[in-house]
Amino acid sequence: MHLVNGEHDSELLQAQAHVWNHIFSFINSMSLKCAIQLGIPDAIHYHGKPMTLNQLITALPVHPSKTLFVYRLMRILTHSGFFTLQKAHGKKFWEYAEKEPKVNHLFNEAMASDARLVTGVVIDKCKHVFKGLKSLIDVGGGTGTVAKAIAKAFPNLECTVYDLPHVVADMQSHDNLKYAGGNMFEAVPSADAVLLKWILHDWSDEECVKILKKCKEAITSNGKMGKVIIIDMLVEKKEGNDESTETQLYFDMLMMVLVTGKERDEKEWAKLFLEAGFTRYKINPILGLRSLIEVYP
Ligand SMILES: C[S@@+](CC[C@H](N)C(=O)[O-])C[C@H]1O[C@@H](n2cnc3c(N)ncnc32)[C@H](O)[C@@H]1O
Ligand SMILES: O=c1cc(-c2ccc(O)cc2)oc2c(O)c(O)ccc12
Repeated sequence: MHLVNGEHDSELLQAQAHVWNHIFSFINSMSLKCAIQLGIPDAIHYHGKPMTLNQLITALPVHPSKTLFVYRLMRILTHSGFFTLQKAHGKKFWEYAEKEPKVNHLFNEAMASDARLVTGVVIDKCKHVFKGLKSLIDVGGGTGTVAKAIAKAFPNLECTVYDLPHVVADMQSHDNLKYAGGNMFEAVPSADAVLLKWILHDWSDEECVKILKKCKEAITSNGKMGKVIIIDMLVEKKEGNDESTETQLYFDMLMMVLVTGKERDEKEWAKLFLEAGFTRYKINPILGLRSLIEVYP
């Protein structure tokens, strides 16, 4: 039996968002602290009337390479009601995880815990996504919770978990589940499909295009026409104080501070796909805040 099924899916996913909002609620106060240290309230006050984001950025002591972050900081502070709209790190995190076994273990456990919840729903609601596939690479698949469940549900599908060598070092391959260590910026093993769950939100647009191009090579080598399956957030602008929007804003800040990533709306996703050489995509909005997106060459 899956952890979630039928009518309970949306209730559980909603509860997950609620818990996340409690876990990450400190981001509200940290964002406010950051705004005060940058002098944002003073800058707006001295301006004397509503100001555009560009005017605000010009008034702040912010390095030009960081100006885009101000937009995201203002977005969460607007959402939390401190401002109103004026009808208005590369690899460091992963290197840290590699050097600190406790952090590595804790992080992989957090990922595995989410993966258990999500995979049940994906296998239940999106069987068609895996139909006809002979091989699948779970790029950045961590310790393999997702791939293990998919391999069990589809015994004729060869599943490979591909992650950094220190993540998969102690993992044992068995039956139709294999582990391989490597760097997705250098190469992605060939397969009918590549799964990217919670990968692209860790990376900037330029980095995502590089990863997607490697995935495209993997699914089109030897004349194949496979697909990339993405599980990630799709930011939607909803009116009011919607709890899901709040969670997405927290995650967006988390990605900005911890790694070099961001949460993206559909337009931003489509731009990445196009730049990486893909021609079409299909969004399956089955996972509450997140969606399963099939992307085709
Ligand atoms: C946010 S976790 C997602 C884990 C898993 N896909 C899930 O959703 O449970 C990102 C994963 O990407 C892996 N990763 C980071 N940089 C990588 C690289 N250059 N090549 C391969 N995997 C990488 C990390 O080790 C980590 O397991
Ligand atoms: O640092 C994180 C933390 C999480 C996280 C923590 C607790 C949960 O119940 C779920 C997720 O997720 C992250 C993530 O997806 C990522 O790509 C980088 C960092 C983190």
